Amino acid sequence: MLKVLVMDGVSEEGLVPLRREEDIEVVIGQKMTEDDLVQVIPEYDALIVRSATKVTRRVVEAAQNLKVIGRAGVGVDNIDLEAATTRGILVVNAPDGNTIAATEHTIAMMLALARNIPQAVARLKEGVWDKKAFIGVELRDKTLGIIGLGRIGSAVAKRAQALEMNVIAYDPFINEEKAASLAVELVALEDVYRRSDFITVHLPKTKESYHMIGDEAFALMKDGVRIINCARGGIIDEEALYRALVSGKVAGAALDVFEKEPNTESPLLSLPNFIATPHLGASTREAQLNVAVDVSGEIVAALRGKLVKNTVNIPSISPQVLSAVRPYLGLAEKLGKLQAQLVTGRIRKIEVVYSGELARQEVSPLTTAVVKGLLDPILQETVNFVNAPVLAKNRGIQVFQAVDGEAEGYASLITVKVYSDKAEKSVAGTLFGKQDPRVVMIDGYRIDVDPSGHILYVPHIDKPRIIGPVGLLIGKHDINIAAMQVGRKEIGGKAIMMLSVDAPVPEETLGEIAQVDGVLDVKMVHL
Ligand SMILES: NC(=O)C1=CN([C@@H]2O[C@H](COP(=O)(O)OP(=O)(O)OC[C@H]3O[C@@H](n4cnc5c(N)ncnc54)[C@H](O)[C@@H]3O)[C@@H](O)[C@H]2O)C=CC1
Ligand SMILES: O=C(O)CCC(=O)C(=O)O
Repeated sequence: MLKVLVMDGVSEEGLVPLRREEDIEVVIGQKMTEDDLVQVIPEYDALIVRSATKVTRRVVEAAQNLKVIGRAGVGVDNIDLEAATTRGILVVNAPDGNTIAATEHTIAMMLALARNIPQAVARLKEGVWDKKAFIGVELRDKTLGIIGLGRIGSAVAKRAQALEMNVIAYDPFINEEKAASLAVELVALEDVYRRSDFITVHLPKTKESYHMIGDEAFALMKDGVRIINCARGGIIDEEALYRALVSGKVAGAALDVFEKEPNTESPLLSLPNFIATPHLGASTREAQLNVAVDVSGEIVAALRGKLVKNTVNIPSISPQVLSAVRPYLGLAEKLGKLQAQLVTGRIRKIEVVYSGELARQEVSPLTTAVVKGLLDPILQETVNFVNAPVLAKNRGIQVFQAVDGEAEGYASLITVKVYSDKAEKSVAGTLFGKQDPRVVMIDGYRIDVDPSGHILYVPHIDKPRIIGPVGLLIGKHDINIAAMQVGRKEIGGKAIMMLSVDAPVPEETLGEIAQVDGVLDVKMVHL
């Protein structure tokens, strides 16, 4: 029997696709602490959550049979994607089923804000018939600025146009044609701030969007602007919002989501021009049924090794195909990360060459993993397996994949070549014993380095009195050297030294190492 744990009150009605499978047992879980989940997770093959259950690294690492994690909804910020990817566990979501619910909630919040409906209801229930205190504004002819013109942003745009609003939007990842088809004017972020009477955000919480609306953004906005967030807590800096609401810069704000949830303590809740709902955007019967049906279908497909549509962390290929390359995903990502920190200049081209046994596999997920690893340290935004190829393309980076039978004596080898406007660099890695990642070559120099933790990379001239002085300089700062590798091609030629250290070597020491006679360069790499 395959076992699926369903958390967070996912709609029972929507679990039909799972329940009709005879060899799948569905277990409805009650609210659990992280420790409880760590205890029970080893027995499950699949896990379904909404937003309450946090699928942390500890939970993922405790899982022994887990093949897929399903999110009955859109946002996967409660799931440690990196941990899941490293373990080769698919993460799938149900992005379409709650679009209308979240859209209608946004429109409801905008109207409630404009007409002070929650405040007026509360006053009436206190027994006060107060008409003067609640003069509102109309939406017609007002400008609505949408940040994030994806599924929900687009649906909000349509409805706002029906209310005769002028709609402008900022979304760096959509093109002019899509905006034109929606009759929405695509503008710069600053213009959304400067021109809008109402601003609504519909984007994921990423490194880039975290606190994107703070003091600086508020300063650019019109006096009396009204703000809505039915996307993710943390996109708006709540302390800055508090200040802007108190000063009157922002006339009103409506939040469905908070940086910390559940939240009944926020100082915002004491302000008369602030309204909120407890993350109800997706809470309609229709949406909950839709997302449960969608995610259940995806879980069945994933467990049966069939094609899965909405994978978040790994390209949408069948788990059978994936299982052949799964052990190499972590290595591929590390090779990309290593290249990001070694190469200098603007990256133009990435070439990933697969040799040995890997040359016979479907390796495109590994190429995506390399690109993800390479872009992650460079870009501010979250790079995942879905957006990595698009982000590379948008930045003018060409990605090529090739196979080559010759694996330099290893069972399989992944070689990542990066071409920048200044240099060309090649790193290669393999797995020892099927799961132990190793970097075995840098620019043709043979080494054997565990790609984890802090590594000092020191190309130098192969001659005496280099390794000793470098070691002494590191020791001077009480930093322990865990392992050391030197690779050279010929005596007295160029060589490279890789030192795994227990702590990052300070900048000042890196400068001292660079001064050692014969040292050509020095870089601190964090993997
Ligand atoms: N309150 C609730 O219960 C619900 C909240 N949500 C949340 O709403 C948000 C939007 O969901 P969807 O429209 O389905 O997602 P989507 O993926 O269709 O759209 C997101 C859009 O944001 C854009 N974007 C990403 N980073 C951006 C940035 N830095 N600046 C501007 N735009 C950026 C993307 O290009 C994309 O077009 C998500 O955060 C989701 O988790 C979704 C459903 C229910
Ligand atoms: O499941 C829920 O109630 C929240 C939905 C949500 O926030 C999402 O789909 O991103």
